[in-house]
Amino acid sequence: MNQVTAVRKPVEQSDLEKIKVQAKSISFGYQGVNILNHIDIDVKEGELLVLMGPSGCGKSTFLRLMAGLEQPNDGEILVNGVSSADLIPDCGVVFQDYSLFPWLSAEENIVLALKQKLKGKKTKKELQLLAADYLGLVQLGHAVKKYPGEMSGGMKQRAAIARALAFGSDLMLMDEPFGALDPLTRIHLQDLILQISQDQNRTIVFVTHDADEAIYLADRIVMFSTGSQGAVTTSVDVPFTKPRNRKKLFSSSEFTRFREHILSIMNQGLLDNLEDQQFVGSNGDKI
Ligand SMILES: Nc1ncnc2c1ncn2[C@@H]1O[C@H](COP(=O)(O)OP(=O)(O)OP(=O)(O)O)[C@@H](O)[C@H]1O
Repeated sequence: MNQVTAVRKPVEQSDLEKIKVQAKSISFGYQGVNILNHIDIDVKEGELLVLMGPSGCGKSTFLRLMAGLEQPNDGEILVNGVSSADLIPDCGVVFQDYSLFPWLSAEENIVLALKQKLKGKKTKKELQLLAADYLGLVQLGHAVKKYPGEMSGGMKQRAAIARALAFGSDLMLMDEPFGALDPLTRIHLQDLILQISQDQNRTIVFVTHDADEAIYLADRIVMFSTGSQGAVTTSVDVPFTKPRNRKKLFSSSEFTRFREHILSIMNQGLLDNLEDQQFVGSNGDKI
């Protein structure tokens, strides 16, 4: 067992009952325009929660609020029972565009994150060993000295995941992390996320537009839809036990039915929204 897996305990059933993040009646808007309207979402410890919804409905905004980068206009977000207004939550973040420092090697990118987190408690050599350990965990042990410009999209995203693992405590926020990757790389990285979620006590909130990806990864899916006063949400438990076998799952009739169920909820939200828009005149008044 390497150092990284050794410091993490496996997810136990009792862990799933603890609440990691509690978003209580969150409302938020930019320049007076409501984006989120009294959103309540709890994320359990060790849960893999997927957020879905049409473009622009506020999924990324919600992640920014969870990360403490924005504060809600109303309501509060508690991470480990502490308000994000009082303490910036300790979390790792992965975006679609990798966001690695291009002038640093994979190892140096991770060392930088570890330095910020451990604040001088380790020597340079110890940090490098730990960084190599995290890179090994995402199957990048052979590429520790490579710079982002020398890596494929999939490799860069693996390095970004390693950095989030190194930097965050046990909460990972992932905003469409595989959106720019080819289908095969995407499949490998989905399996990596499931492995990380299963082997370590990480709570993951993952945004995607892809229903198959959502169902394959999630314990629960929260769908955002745009209402007249801002986004509202619907939460659906994914009824398939883990670990999941991709081939068996995707070829089962239960999967097809569940996928249709998810898409019908999404489409209903879109139709409701279109209907609302039909009754708004060109001057913005309801007609
Ligand atoms: N910094 C900002 N200033 C003003 N408006 C913003 C800002 N960031 C986002 N918005 C607006 O807030 C709304 C929600 O954006 P957000 O990025 O959260 O949506 P999303 O659901 O994540 O979309 P996508 O799926 O396309 O990433 C959009 O209308 C967007 O234009």
